[in-house]
Amino acid sequence: MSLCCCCSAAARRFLLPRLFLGSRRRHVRYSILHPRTHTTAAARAAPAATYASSSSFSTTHLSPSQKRQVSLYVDALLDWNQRMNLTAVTDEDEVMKRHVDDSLAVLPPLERAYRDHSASGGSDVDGLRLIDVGSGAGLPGLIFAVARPSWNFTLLESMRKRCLFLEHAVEVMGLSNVDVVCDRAETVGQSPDFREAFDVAVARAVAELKVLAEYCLPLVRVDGLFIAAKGHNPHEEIRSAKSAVHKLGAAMLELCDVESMGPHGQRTAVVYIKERNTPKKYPRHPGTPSKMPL
Ligand SMILES: C[S@@+](CC[C@H](N)C(=O)[O-])C[C@H]1O[C@@H](n2cnc3c(N)ncnc32)[C@H](O)[C@@H]1O
Repeated sequence: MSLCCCCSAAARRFLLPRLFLGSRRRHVRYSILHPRTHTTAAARAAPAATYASSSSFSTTHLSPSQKRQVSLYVDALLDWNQRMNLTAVTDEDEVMKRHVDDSLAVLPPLERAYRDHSASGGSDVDGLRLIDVGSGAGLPGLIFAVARPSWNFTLLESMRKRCLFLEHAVEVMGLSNVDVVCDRAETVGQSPDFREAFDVAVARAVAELKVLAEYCLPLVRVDGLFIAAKGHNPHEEIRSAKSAVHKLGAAMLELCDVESMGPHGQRTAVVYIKERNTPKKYPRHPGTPSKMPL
C-alpha cells in the first residue's frame, strides 16, 4: 500500500520513530492513506503522531461484572449453537479467543479514529450510536455493548432465528443499551428512522467491502465512520471498493492492524469516513448490492 508524498513525509517525521518505542505500541502499525479526509476541526488539529497511540484491548481489561456478562454470553451461544447454526467454533476457550477477544481488539482503532475524526469537541464518545450490520451471533456488537455501557447499540440481522438468539442473549446478559433489529440492511437504509442515524457502522465477516459499503454507509451520519473488520490482506478488496465508497459519499481514512490473529493471520480494520450525504438511490433493493456490486 503506497503512501502519498505528504503522508510519507509525515510518517517519516512522526510515525516511524514511534513504532520502535515501548512494547505496548510496538505491535500497532498504521498506514495513513487519505489525509484529505480530515474534515472535522478535530481531525485538522490532529498531528500524524496520534496514529501510533492506540493500545490493545481484550477480556483481561474488563471488570469482574463485565467478565460475568461475557461468560453468560458464551454459555448462551454454546447452548443455542446445539440447536441452530450460530458458529463453527464449539470450544469455550476458542470462542473467547476467536470471537470475544477478536471483537474487542477492534475497539482501540475504532475509538481512536472516532475521537480524531468524528467526535464533537474531539474527545466525547459517551452516547455514541453504533450499528453492527449482519451481527449474526452478536459479533462484534454485543461484545462491544458489554465493554462500552455508555454507548447505544443496534444489532441488525436479517435471519429471524439469529435475532431470537440475540434477544435472548441481551436479556440474560442484562444489557440495557442494545436494540435488536431483524431486517435487511438494504431495507433499513431507506427508512427515515435509521438512515444516517448512526455515528459508526461496523461489520465483521458479512460481505466484501464494496457490498458492505452499500449496506453500511447509508446508515452513517456525515462525519461518522464505517469500520469493516477484515483479514490480513484486504488490499484488493479496498481497491475494488474505491469507486463504490466514493458514490456512497465516503472516503477511506486508514487501514489498521488490530491486535488479534484470524485463522489466516493478522487481522485488520478498514476505516472509512462519511464526507457527504449518500444519494437517495442507495442502498438499492434487497439482494441487488450483492448481485450487482457498485
Ligand atoms: C457470516 S455471518 C457473520 C456474523 C457476525 N458478524 C460474525 O462476525 O460472526 C453474516 C451475517 O450477516 C447477515 N446478513 C447478511 N446479509 C445481510 C443483510 N443484507 N442485512 C442484514 N444482515 C445480513 C447474515 O444473516 C449472517 O447472520
